[in-house]
Amino acid sequence: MKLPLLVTMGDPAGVGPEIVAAAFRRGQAEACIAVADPAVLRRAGAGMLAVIEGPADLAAVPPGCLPVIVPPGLPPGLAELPWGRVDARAGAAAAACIEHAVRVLRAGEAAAIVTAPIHKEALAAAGVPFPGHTEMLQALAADAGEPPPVRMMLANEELRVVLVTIHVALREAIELVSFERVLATLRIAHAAAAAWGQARPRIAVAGLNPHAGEGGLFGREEIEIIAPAIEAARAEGLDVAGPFPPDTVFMRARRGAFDIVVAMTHDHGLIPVKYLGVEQGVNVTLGLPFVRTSPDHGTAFDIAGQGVADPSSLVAAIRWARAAVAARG
Ligand SMILES: NC(=O)c1ccc[n+]([C@@H]2O[C@H](COP(=O)([O-])OP(=O)(O)OC[C@H]3O[C@@H](n4cnc5c(N)ncnc54)[C@H](O)[C@@H]3O)[C@@H](O)[C@H]2O)c1
Ligand SMILES: N[C@H](C(=O)O)[C@H](O)COP(=O)(O)O
Repeated sequence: MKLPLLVTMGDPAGVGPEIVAAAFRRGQAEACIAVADPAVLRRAGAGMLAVIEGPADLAAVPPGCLPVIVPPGLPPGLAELPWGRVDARAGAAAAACIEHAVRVLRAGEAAAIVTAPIHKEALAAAGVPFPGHTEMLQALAADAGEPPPVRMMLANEELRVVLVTIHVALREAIELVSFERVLATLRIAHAAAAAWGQARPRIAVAGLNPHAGEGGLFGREEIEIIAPAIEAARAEGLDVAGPFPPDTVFMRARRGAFDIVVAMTHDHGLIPVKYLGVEQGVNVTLGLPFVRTSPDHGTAFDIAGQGVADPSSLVAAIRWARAAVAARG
């Protein structure tokens, strides 16, 4: 039996519930189950819902109904929260959906998780000790042992970008750029490409400093940290080049010179991807023992509740998750 995908609703005050509802309404979320508060989905424009206990009940869901699993511990009154505002109850609800989805997935009842956007301030207000999905899923995947090394990738039709550091202040991110972290990122990026059929992807590494340090004139991280990590990856047989100036390497990748760009910080890597438009971008967590994808946009509080949010990136994330599950066999 083909296992379903679990789609978490995200922050109830953001566009997450409405893009989930829209994807189902348009028939673009086949064999998916929402993990959500039904009242939140109704307010977001969902049609008929079928609340089920778990994926085993999916076969009994009438055609045209959106199947929903309701996680335990949802705060009451979520559908009355104002749109577009940070609220601890919304953060707690978003976290409860993610935790429950992982529980169901790890019980072997689902194939992958697709997460609608959460608001990081709401998550923090709820006391959740993780900045975003990536860190939370990493912790949930740890079981009793060490958390697996994971990396964030954002991908669209033209670029695939993997990040060395993510949700920390820029000063801290610079401190976190180490030989080990860069090398681990290269190994994770290399291994991930098997999911889209590339056994030996051409990986470009963007530097940290302007012009990749300009031979040490504008910083020495390229010479002392990044180039040695590239050398070590090459010695392992990986096809890695760089460090290249961060302001031009994405243009070269987009023209086809590389399959993946590794970037040192969140904004070095994500600005080029998001500048191309949030419609087709997908956020993929690499290194997890399961498949997790997400749209490349956030909660869009400025338009939440207006019914104008574009579900395309969520649909692309669903498509990516299916392909990744199929590639894992
Ligand atoms: N996957 C995730 O959970 C995820 C991803 C990115 C950002 N975030 C979080 O979301 C919150 C808000 O982030 P932000 O304001 O920087 O970025 P955002 O992506 O929410 O919004 C940026 C702009 O893009 C527009 N936009 C976003 N999604 C859209 C859609 N589906 N259709 C039409 N327009 C859309 C918004 O209206 C806004 O003008 C932050 O807390 C951030 O950390 C979460
Ligand atoms: N850094 C991501 C982005 O800008 O698209 C976003 O914050 C989502 O992160 P998580 O997948 O860890 O929630």
